[in-house]
Amino acid sequence: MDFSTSSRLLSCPKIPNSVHHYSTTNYFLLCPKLKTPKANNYIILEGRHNSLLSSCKASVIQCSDSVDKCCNVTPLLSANRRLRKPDPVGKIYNSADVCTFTETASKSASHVTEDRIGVLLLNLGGPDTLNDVQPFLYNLFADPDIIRLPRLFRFLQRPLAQLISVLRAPKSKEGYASIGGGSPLRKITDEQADALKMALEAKDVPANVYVAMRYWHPFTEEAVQQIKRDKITKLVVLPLYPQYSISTTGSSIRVLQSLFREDMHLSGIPVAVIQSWYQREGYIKSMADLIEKELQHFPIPEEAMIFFSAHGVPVSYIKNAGDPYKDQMEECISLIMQELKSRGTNNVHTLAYQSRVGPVEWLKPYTDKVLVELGQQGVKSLLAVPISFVSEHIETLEEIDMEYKELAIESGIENWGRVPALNCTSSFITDLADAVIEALPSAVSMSSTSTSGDNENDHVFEYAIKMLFGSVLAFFLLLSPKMKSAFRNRL
Ligand SMILES: C=CC1=C(C)c2cc3[nH]c(cc4nc(cc5[nH]c(cc1n2)c(C)c5CCC(=O)O)C(CCC(=O)O)=C4C)c(C)c3C=C
Ligand SMILES: [Fe+2]
Repeated sequence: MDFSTSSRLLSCPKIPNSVHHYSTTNYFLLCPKLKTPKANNYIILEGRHNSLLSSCKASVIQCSDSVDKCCNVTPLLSANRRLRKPDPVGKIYNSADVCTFTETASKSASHVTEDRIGVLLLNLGGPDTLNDVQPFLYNLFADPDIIRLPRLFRFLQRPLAQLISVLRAPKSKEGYASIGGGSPLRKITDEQADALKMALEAKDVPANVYVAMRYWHPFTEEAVQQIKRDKITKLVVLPLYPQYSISTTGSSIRVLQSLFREDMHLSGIPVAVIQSWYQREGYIKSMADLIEKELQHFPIPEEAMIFFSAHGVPVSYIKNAGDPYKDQMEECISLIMQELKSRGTNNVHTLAYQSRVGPVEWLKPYTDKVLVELGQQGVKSLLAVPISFVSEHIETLEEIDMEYKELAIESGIENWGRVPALNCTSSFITDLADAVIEALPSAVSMSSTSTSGDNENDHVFEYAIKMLFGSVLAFFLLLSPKMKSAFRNRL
C-alpha cells in the first residue's frame, strides 16, 4: 500500500466531537464522549478506512501511554464549550500496526494546495512602551475570563478594571522599565510567525500567518480583518500557549468566536482550533534539548534540581470552572521528564507556580516560597524552567531572571541557571508547522454547524412549550373531580 507522507486529522461525521488521525502508519478515531473514567485514558476506535466511512463502530481499544503527534483540535464553534468541562482533552495517540489509507490522504493534500490557508497565532500581547502599561492592564482586567465576576456583578467589570489597572500600573511599569521599557512579546511573536510561514512553505503548504493579541496590538480584531482582506479560505487557529487555560487560550477563542459569529463571510470559512499541544513530541523534545543544554553549564550537572516554574491561575479556575490547566501542566512536565530519562538525564525536579495577582488563592506551591524552602533544605544548584509560555516576556526576564534569582541566592542556592524560552527554536517551529498541517482537514465552518445560540434558542423554545403544556395539564387535573376529592381528603 502506498502511504501518504503527512499526518491528518478528520472529524467523523457519525460521532460528534470526534477526530480521527491517520499518518504514515496508522489512523485513529478518537471519541471524547467514549472516554473512560481515568483522566488520561481514551477509547480509540481503529479500523480500515472503508469501515470508518461506513460505520464508526470499528474495533475499540484502550489508548496506550505512547505519545507521538498529539494535539487537541476542534472546529471554532465548539472549541470553548468543550474545553470548559473538567477534562476535555481530546488526545490523539499514535500507535503502530494499524492500517493506512492513501486515497483520502492524497485528496486532502491536493485540497490543501487549492485553499488560501491562514494560520492565526493567538497570544497575550504586551505593552510596547511604558505609556501603554496602564491601558494594557485595563484591557487585561476588563476581560471576564481574567476577573471572573458573578453574573449579577458584571456591570462592575470595567470600573473595577480601571481601578486595578491604575493601582497596579506603577509596579508593572517598574518591571517593564527594567527589561528595556516594554514587552518583547510582539517582536518575538512576529518572528515566530515568519518562521512558521517558512516552515510551512518548506513542507509545501504555503500559508499566511497572522498574529492576534488579546490585550494589546495587533488586536484579534485587526488580525481577523486582515484575514478577510486576504480572502483566506481555510484557517487554523494556533494559540501560543502549550497548555489550555480559560484565562489564556479560552479567552482568546471566546473573542474569536464572537467576531466570527457576527460576520457572514467569516462564519463561512472552515476553521480548526488547536486548543493545546503540550503533548506533542516535537515540543517535548525541544524542551528536553534546551534543558539538557543548560544543565551542562552547572559545575556538576547531575546535581542540579530542575525547577519548573509555571504561570499560576486562581485555584477557583480549576476547582469551580473546570480549567484543565493544572492537569495539563503536570502531564506536560511528566512527559518532559520521561524524555530526559530516556536520554539518561535523571535529575530531580519540582513544579511551582509564579506571578500571582490579587488577594485570592492561586495554584500552589508558590515559586517564591519553594525557592526559600529549597535553599533551607540545602539545594545548591537549581535550573529554572519557564513552562507555560514559549517566548521570553516580563515574567522570564524580570520575575525569574531578577527577582527569583536574587531570592534563590539569598536563600543559599549557589548555582543558578535558567532555560531560555523556545522563541524561534527550529525543531519547535517545525513541530508547530506539523500541528497546523495535521489540523487542516478538521476545519469546519460555523455556518455548516448549528450555532450555540441556535441551540440555546431551541432549549428556550422547548422549555416554553413544556411549561405551557404542563400548566394546561396541571389546570385540568386540578379541576378534575378525582383531584378535588383527593385534596379534600388530605385537608
Ligand atoms: C500561560 C500563561 C499565562 C496565564 C495562565 C496567565 C494568567 C493570568 N495572568 C494574570 C495577570 C497578568 N498577567 C500579566 C502578564 C502576562 N501573563 C502572561 C501569561 C499568562 N497569564 C504573559 C505571557 C504575560 C506577559 C506579557 C508581557 O508583557 O511580557 C500581567 C502584566 C504584567 C504584570 O503586571 O505582572 C498581569 C497583571 C491573571 C490575573 C491571570 C489569571 C487569571
Ligand atoms: Fe498573566
